[in-house]
Amino acid sequence: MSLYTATYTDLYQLSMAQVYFKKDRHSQQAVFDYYFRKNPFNGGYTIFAGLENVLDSLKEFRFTEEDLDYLKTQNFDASFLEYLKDFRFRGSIFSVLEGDVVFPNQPILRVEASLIEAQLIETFLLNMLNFQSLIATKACRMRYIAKDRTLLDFGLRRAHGPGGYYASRAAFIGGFNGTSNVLAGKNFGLPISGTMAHSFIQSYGDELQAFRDFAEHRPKNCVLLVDTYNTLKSGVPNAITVAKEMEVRGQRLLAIRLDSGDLAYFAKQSRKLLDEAGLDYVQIAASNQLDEYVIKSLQEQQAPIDIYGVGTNLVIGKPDAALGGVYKLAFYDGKPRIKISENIAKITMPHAKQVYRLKNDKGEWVGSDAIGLTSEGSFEVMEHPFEVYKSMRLTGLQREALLQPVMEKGERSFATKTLQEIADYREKRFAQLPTEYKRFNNPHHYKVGISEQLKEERDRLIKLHKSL
Ligand SMILES: Nc1ncnc2c1ncn2[C@@H]1O[C@H](COP(=O)(O)OP(=O)(O)OP(=O)(O)O)[C@@H](O)[C@H]1O
Ligand SMILES: O=P(O)(O)OC[C@H]1O[C@H](OP(=O)(O)OP(=O)(O)O)[C@H](O)[C@@H]1O
Ligand SMILES: O=C(O)c1cccnc1
Repeated sequence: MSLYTATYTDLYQLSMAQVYFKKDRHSQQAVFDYYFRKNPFNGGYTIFAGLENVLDSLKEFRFTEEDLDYLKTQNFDASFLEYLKDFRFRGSIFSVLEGDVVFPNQPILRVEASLIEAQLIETFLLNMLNFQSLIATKACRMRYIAKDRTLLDFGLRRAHGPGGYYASRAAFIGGFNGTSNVLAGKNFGLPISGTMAHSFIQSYGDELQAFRDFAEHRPKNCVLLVDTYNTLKSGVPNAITVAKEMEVRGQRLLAIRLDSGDLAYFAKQSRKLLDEAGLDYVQIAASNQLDEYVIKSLQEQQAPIDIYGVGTNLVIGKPDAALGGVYKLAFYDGKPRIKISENIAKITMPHAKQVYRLKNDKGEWVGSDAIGLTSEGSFEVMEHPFEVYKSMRLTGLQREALLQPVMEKGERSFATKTLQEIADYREKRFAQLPTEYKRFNNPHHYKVGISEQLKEERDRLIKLHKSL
């Protein structure tokens, strides 16, 4: 499913586009970079997600008759609206592949298109990439700490409106095993799974009968929620009774779910009761405001929890709630462009650029990426972007160019990836990131440097603008 209409944008994009058109500035070529300045969650990395949806939707990115009728009521010029009738994105996109591990202040995606086309896709592109990258990163943090336990997304009810749809997709990329979100399952090919709510048991009053009826009609992957009345005195014993009845029918209860109280204590006690009843195959699921820190604590307490169901904290990207990715002009009409700022970290990088992941002779990541101009050949020294005396020789290191052509002249230039392929790629790339960047507290800082030529160009433009 893609968002077909080009009015999924901010008004200022259209206001600027109209001026570009009227002043005949719209068709000159421009280069924009997508990047962010800080990893979410005070972490050491970010997982890049949302690219497939961007490429999919750009094919359909157009103004409908109704869009144009609406814009007419907003005082847009008739000749501009006429132009928008045939508006299509016919530019090129170079991007890091979806699922890769990325870092602050490096271009993750580069758009090369006419100024008006590059401008009009900005809001949609940021909306898609910022949100999914945030959620994929949150999910990856939980996957890292949960090791081989099952992680399920239960977040749709707590998500920021329809954002929950894409959150489920991003969670899978980040390492979740499945989702309770049926629409995301249907449209993205995600495994769906789920248990039961307290209301089901409450509606019976009789917990045992509720479990029996549920097991009768959903014997496959059946999970019984055991904390409605009294977890250890009624929930678990009733689940054991039903599990035994299922055995007689040649079926197996998959799991029980704990949703309140001290999850480590209840998991340990429940495990004991299940094992004593000969039900060591029945797994234990837990939910209730989980996040990577609670999961870490539960793992440290050796809570015998096999399945974690995570809602709110995953799908709203708590506590960050947004990734501040930006989209900045780097080149237009044959000239490099720069944005100056009092805050040196906010000065943009001019020109079309490539990013290289640096590896040792064994192909292992060394903890640095280097940004160079696409127009320059191989460079041997990487400079710190802001600090004068910090630089690193690149001699002997392998370089992997991260920005790949993914769209050329409005057409996709690489095959559609399934979500499973993207998730597998995330797993493979994340495995290559050394552990010091993965810890939650004070993760190691991954270095992103720039070539001497890029630095000279940036500093030349800063001086040029200061002298004006
Ligand atoms: N053993 C544990 N170690 C660490 N955190 C836990 C443990 N057990 C539960 N938690 C987490 O502590 C938080 C609060 O748990 P608490 O039992 O107070 O839940 P609650 O929402 O008040 O639920 P209820 O009143 O339904 O028991 C939740 O995020 C929960 O996941
Ligand atoms: O805590 P979260 O990480 O957001 O996970 C989702 C929560 O949503 C459900 O509770 P809810 O009270 O909405 O419904 P229920 O009656 O099914 O428990 C579920 O039982 C989880 O506790
Ligand atoms: O299937 C579940 O157990 C579930 C689904 C959504 C939210 N909470 C729980």
